Amino acid sequence: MPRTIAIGGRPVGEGHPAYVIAEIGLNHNGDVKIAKQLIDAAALAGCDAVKFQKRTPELCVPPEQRDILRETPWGVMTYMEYRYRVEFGEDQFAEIDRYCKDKGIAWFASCWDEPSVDFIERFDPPCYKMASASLTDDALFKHTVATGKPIILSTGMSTMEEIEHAVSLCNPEKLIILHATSTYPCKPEELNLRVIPVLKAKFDCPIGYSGHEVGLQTTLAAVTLGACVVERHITLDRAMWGSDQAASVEPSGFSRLVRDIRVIEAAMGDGIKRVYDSELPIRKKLRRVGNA
Ligand SMILES: C=C(OP(=O)(O)O)C(=O)O
Repeated sequence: MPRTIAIGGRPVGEGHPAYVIAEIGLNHNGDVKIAKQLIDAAALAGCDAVKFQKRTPELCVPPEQRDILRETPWGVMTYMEYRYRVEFGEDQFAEIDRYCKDKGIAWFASCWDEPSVDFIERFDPPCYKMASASLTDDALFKHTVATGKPIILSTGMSTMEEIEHAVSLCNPEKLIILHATSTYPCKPEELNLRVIPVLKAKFDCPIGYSGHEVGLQTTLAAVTLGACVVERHITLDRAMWGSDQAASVEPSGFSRLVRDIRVIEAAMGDGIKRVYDSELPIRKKLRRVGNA
């Protein structure tokens, strides 16, 4: 029996409803009011969790990119100034923590450096996400594993060997692996959803999907192929300013996504061929032979 992992008491794995994560990421554009609207939308859609990103800009922005000027909704600023502008601090995360608790929705973050893990750990999240970009960052991995929390590992832009190495650093009882392709938006031809069953056969842990495509059909296909976790970016409006907005899903789309995931889960059944009682009258009416 494949492993089940509890995230904040909610079992995740085969045989359980897919754990749906609305990735807020940086789509709040540094504004807690927008973050709260996104949390509202995720809760209304029936998502299990919202997710944020946390970085220490001076550790995550390479020196050669720091002074590059950038047009932003707040005027022209350096890339470093922009990174600080969109980064939530203690007060904002405390407000988000309270808000999510009120709404009854879990929250956690991908932490892109060690001090960010220590920062988020103060809020006692139910798990951590390791972004695809961090998959080869052994020091960050070990630091995150040391929290003892489950880890959701995304595998975009990674080779199977890199994934195997990252998995070797984890406690297998607390690991979920997400298939992903790291392009924004991702073309259907590069989603390679058949990797999901390959990961399921290879690793003894729940396998999920982190999608950056346009539309919902392919995410639903990922669930059909057995994804136990689904993560999509959420936005108030795909036309909003910000690099992830266009590859995100708006609130009405998120509601349809969760609704349709639940329909697919109900429809997948157990694979045992049977005649349903509800079929018997039709069988009696339509079969010429075999109705004795
Ligand atoms: C970028 C992230 O995730 P993914 O690699 O799944 O897109 C993230 O969680 O911060």
